[in-house]
Parts: sequence; structure tokens; C-alpha cells
Amino acid sequence: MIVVIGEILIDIFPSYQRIGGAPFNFAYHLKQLGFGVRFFTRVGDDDHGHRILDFMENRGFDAEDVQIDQRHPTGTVQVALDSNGVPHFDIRENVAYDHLSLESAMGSKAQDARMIYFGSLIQRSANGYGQVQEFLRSSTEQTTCFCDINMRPPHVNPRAIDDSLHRADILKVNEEELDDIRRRLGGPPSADPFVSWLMARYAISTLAITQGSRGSTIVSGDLPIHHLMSGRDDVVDTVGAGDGYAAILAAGHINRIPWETVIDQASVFAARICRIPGAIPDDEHFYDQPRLLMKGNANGR
Ligand SMILES: OC[C@H]1O[C@](O)(CO)[C@@H](O)[C@@H]1O
Repeated sequence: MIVVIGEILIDIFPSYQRIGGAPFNFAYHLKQLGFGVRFFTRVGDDDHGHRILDFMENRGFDAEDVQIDQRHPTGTVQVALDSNGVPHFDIRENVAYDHLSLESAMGSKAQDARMIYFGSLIQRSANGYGQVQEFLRSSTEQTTCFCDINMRPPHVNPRAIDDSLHRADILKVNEEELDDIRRRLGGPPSADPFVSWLMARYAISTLAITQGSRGSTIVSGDLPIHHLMSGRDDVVDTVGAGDGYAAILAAGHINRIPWETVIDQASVFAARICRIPGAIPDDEHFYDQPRLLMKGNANGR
């Protein structure tokens, strides 16, 4: 079982609306790939919240894991796109997910999950920070903690970043986020020594760095593995590309697929997410190929 905690929200683009939020996007992909997933989140008792609940129930999520907040609205984000489809997010504050309670998750078997995914946006509020960190503290040693730092200034809580890095076994960041972390922490000024320093300081076993249309790098063990892209074509928007990448990374880790294969598949999947509006596809056949490719491998790691 993979346990995902965090926000779900409505991405409001200039001419369409999509369900989003990095934890939800991640959870959705893994569920479609055939993994057992529980997703703990919170929505408002409003039209957006009802739409989200209907959607999740239709796609087989457990509605009991979705709290309904009577006082705060469902999270929304205004998304503006530049000419390359790269988003600028204007994220509404004090919404339902900021008031998530993980009490029911802590009272269940969720701490025994094989993997827990968490991010940093939900930790912008004192409540979200406290809940996430308490949940992580109560997890067992066997659980892999997958942390996706989503720096969305000004929605950044520096203490949450530091604590989250301490909890992370697998860390996924983009290159701007890595720079931001470097500025906050100090450490070696150049890229490779900083990565080694960061991984040693926080006992991170695997670090993935996405570099937009230029590719990505996975560092796990001694050698970094690079994947170079030859640019992206047909981009609608890049919203959720990193979340798709993270989902394939998690699937590859769980099924012990060699990182060389994982990085290729994660890159292909992220590029496909860029060709659809928003972060998750409508077409259920979207997952046919990755579902086959990400099924364990006898020659795996
Ligand atoms: O963090 C806010 C934004 O990030 C995303 O999750 C994509 O990674 C969007 O769906 C959301 O609006």
C-alpha cells in the first residue's frame, strides 16, 4: 500500500478547470498504474469539493479518506501559462486542505505502508506542518518516505523544508527548487558537491532532479544517471509533469526496476503529461503502456 497525504485542488486555467494538487496527481497516476493507494486529503462542502468527491469515488478512491470541511472552501489555484506552457500559480490560502487532520490515518494501518508520499505545500500552515510531521514520525522503519518538495513561494515554511529533508528517503525536486534549497542551507556552492553534501547530511538514498525540457538526473548510489531530452514538442501546459515523473520514480522503486529504465520511462511519461491540459489525463488508455513497462523486472536492481 502506498499512502499519500496532502492537497487536492482545482486548477483554474484561463479557459478550463482541472483537478490537481501534486499529491493527488501522484496518487492518481499510481492508482491507474495498478498500485494500492490510499489518499488522505480534505475538501470544502462546495461545488468544487462535490465534483472532486464524485471524481474520486468513480476512480476507486476510498471516500472515507477524504474529509469534508464545513468552514473552509476547497483549494483553488489560478494558473497562468507563458508562451511555453510553463505555469505561474496563484494559490488560494486558508482552504480546506490547510485544515487536514491525519488522526484517522494515524489510527489505521497507514503507518505500515510500504511508501508514504508527502510534499511541502500542505506544510505552509501550522496545522499541515504539524500533522504531516507527526504522521511521518509515527511511521515504521520499513516505510520508504517519498518527499516531493514543491516550492511555491511565498507558500514556503523553512522549518518544514528542513524537517521534510530529514524524513526523506527519496527526494524529488526540480532544479530551481534545488537552487532554492542550496541558498537556504549553504553547503558547497557548485552543483555536484552540493548534491553529495545534501544527500549525506539528510541521509537521502535517492535524489531525482528534473530540469524541464533539458532532461533529468537520478542520483542513487555512486553514479548519477542523466537523461537528456531533445526538447518537448506539442506542449499544452507543463502542469503536473513533475508529479507524473515522481509517480514513475515511485513505481520503479517499488518494483525494483533499474534506474536507467526508470529515468527513461519517467521522462517519457512527463512529456506526455505536457501534451494534455492540466495534470491528469481523461483517457484511461493513457496508462496502458506505462502499466506494462512498470511491472517489475526479473533482472531488476
Ligand atoms: O502547487 C500547486 C500546483 O502544483 C500542481 O500540483 C502541479 O504540480 C498543480 O496541480 C497545482 O495547482
